[in-house]
Amino acid sequence: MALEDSKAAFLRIPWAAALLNRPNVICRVPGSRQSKQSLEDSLFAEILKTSRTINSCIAFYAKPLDSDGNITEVSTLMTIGDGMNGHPNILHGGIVASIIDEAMGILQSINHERDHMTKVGKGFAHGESPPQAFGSFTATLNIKYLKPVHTPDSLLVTARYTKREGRKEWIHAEVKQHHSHGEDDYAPSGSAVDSGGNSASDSAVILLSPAISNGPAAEHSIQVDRAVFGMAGSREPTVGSASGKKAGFCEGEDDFRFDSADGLACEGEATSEQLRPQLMSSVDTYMSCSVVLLVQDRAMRLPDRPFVEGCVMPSVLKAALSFHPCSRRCFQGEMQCHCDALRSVTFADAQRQDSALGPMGAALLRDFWDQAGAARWRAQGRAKLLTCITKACRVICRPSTHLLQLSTFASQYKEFHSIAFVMPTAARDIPQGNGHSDSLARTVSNSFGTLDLSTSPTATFHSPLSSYGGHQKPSTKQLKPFQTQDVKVLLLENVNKTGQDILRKQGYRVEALKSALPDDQLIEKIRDVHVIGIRSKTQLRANILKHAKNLIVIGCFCIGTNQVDLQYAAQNGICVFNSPFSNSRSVAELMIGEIITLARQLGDRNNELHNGVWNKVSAGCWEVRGKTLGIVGYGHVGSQLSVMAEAMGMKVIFYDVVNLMSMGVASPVHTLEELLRQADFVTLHVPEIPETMNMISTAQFDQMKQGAYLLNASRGSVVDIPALIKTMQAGKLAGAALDVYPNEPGGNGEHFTNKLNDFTEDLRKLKNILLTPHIGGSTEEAQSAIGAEVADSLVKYVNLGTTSGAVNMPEVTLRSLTMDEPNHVRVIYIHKNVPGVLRRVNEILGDHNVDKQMTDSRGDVAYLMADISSVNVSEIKDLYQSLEDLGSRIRTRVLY
Ligand SMILES: NC(=O)C1=CN([C@@H]2O[C@H](COP(=O)(O)OP(=O)(O)OC[C@H]3O[C@@H](n4cnc5c(N)ncnc54)[C@H](O)[C@@H]3O)[C@@H](O)[C@H]2O)C=CC1
Ligand SMILES: O=C(O)C(=O)COP(=O)(O)O
Repeated sequence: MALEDSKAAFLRIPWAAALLNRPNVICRVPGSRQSKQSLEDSLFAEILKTSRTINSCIAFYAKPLDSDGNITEVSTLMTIGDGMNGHPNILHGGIVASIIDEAMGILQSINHERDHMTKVGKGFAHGESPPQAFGSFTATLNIKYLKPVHTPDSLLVTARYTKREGRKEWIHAEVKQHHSHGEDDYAPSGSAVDSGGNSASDSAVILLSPAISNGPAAEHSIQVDRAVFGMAGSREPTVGSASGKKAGFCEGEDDFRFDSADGLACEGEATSEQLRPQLMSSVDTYMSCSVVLLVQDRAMRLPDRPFVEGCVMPSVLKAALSFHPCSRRCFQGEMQCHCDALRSVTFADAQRQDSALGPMGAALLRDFWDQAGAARWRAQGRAKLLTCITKACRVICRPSTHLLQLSTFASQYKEFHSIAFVMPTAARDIPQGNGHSDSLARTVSNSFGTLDLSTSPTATFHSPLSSYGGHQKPSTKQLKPFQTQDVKVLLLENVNKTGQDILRKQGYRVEALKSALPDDQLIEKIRDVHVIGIRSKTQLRANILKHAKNLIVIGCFCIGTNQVDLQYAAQNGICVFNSPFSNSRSVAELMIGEIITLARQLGDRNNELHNGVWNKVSAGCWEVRGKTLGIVGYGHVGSQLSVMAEAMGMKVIFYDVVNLMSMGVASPVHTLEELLRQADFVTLHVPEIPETMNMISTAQFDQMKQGAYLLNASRGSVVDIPALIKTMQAGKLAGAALDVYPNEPGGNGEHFTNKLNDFTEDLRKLKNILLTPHIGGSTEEAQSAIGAEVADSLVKYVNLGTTSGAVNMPEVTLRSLTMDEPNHVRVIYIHKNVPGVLRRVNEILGDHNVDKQMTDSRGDVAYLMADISSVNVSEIKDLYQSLEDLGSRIRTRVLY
């Protein structure tokens, strides 16, 4: 695009022109992130330099004018330029995510400069703003965005962003595309469903707005042509407006407002019955919109409002969905999406909701919310939010690349408290089993079909939902990195057979050993394997990993990942997976057993009788009913334990560094000391991190009650065991249970001596102390579930390059390629997260047709995945080599 054309393109847009002419407007361009005073020069020069839309996204904002340096005005991202496939004005789905990400960077930059200007204003600083340390901002920036206007031949992205405590707190992003172009669009013209890259649409509007109520009344200006939005959970009144031809816009339970002539308007507390007619009247809008994405704010934070906690827009949505053609799927999606929030919904709540759903929805809900179902969902309640989002999008919106992109994008913003509800509405996107092959199906591997819904939320997403046409024949193309029999897998520490079988079924060469290996043997073995599976004993530090030249992925068949140098692995392109909660229940149950065992001194009585000694005593033996259990670390294990302990009549208090919702009537306390002073039993369920090293030592024992008990099933480093021994010898504690130790043997045998840890003999001599060999997670159920979950992650990573659930890499996923795409290859490029890489990569990929692309970063490592078409096998080598030659390269993989 010539400079003049580019300029003209911007100036044709009235609001852009108005902006450009404002004296106090600053323009930023990606990459440079520098303030540019000479607006036009920088703006157009930058556009000229780039050939990809992603690089011609521009942010404007108005310089602060008031003395406080507040930026209260505009931040708008606009992009005009070449689309991915040479179509001007068409934005590749994957690029949308990149642009939004870029927007985040830009807005961070604005924030930074705002701080600097404030300092300048106060005389604390002068000159240009210094280099920025992203991620360290503490101020909250409210940026109102321009009212998006219809800008033909352009794509408009607006983004809102605030930051608090250095974390991305919320983002509102809106993406509009106008006009459908293109011979090679895969989606039907006029549909927003982007089946692979390049369709544009006249109705795709995607709104994410999870924390709209976090501050004083926020403003929305939303122009929609055909879309329905919903938000729930707003506490503070939110001013909303929508305009457009046909639009529905609903806000939280308690503040529905709508200013559109054609739209849906609700005031105050609206019931589903009240809403139904209004929804019916906007049914055209509803049915024709392509995407409805609803995000609930703070679902888990509103304990006084269980109704809200259970559902996104319960009344609105359920009424709406009950007449929507996709409702069955939607309901299922909603259930899945809301496993996180559901835990606080009582069965009675669920039943009450049934009445609003119509017969089909009610039946479905009952399925999910029977007593067992409720327990199951609650058990899974700690499922990571982002996993939910990703999975929900994948299951429900698999035809929509946009949403897949967004799901990953959303996953960056950990502050999303609850779940996106996503609904594709174009019926043709979801074949109804009419023999038409579902070229978009996501069956990635045979191994996933065997998983059952109940063990892990992950599994639910591996198993196609029945309503999703599991009977349809997927024509998914199995990508292969290389001959699968060449994929070498080393499994250590007796990884469960379920996991082994999944890997073997893929044709991988699997060697499974029962125990961990000493370092020298490990180094030898790890040299040529592509995949390694370990449990908690195998230490994979840099000194070992540096020998693993072929290693692409590590599977921790356990929860803890402290045994792996995650950063080193990421920086060397090695992805790490674990199983976040499949053994949590087993650990919690062990704790229950131990609490009673300690209270009744069962360990000692049992030993005595084994030695022939009858010793019937009641002194110092207690019921646990009414006693206080103090849980340190209220995560997956801690919260499970909380529920069970209350069922035994214990009073539960907990301490966690994160503000978490209580289970049952458990109460959070503000400090560890507070917990230690109150608790009769103290259990530790924190990860091994620097902050938790020896977190229970002499000072903490001093704070504990006389005659209290300590239980540790987290990591051996968390308790100062010599100090524990002294405390017990002094008679301060009545008992203790340890499942974990600073040093643990790699295999079974007579290892529990002072050679292992020099305090072992003293420990063994103590009275009423339960010593177990790290068996918290050692149950058949847990090991089998972990085996399946981690093996599946490994297969998906090896075969498809998807990183969902990775603990050290950004989570990136793309739908599978299909048999209709024989000349497609998938390029995976793990690279250093530095400016300019995407441009160079896209230059290389740009010789081919880039079908879809997604990229994301985590710390200083970024992960890019792209499917490109029309590639001859003979070209792959060159492609690979060109990417390898880039300075930013960490690892390149090409799957075909
Ligand atoms: N004994 C065994 O066989 C098993 C041991 N584990 C260990 O238990 C640990 C906990 O497991 P999950 O509950 O699944 O982990 P989780 O990650 O779900 O929960 C850990 C909780 O600890 C909190 N936390 C972190 N630092 C803290 C601090 N300084 N003070 C208070 N709270 C803090 C976190 O905010 C989080 O809520 C794991 O990291 C693992 O090391 C896990 C499974 C089996
Ligand atoms: O899952 C964990 O973190 C555990 O501590 C259990 O480890 P394991 O698989 O029994 O070696």
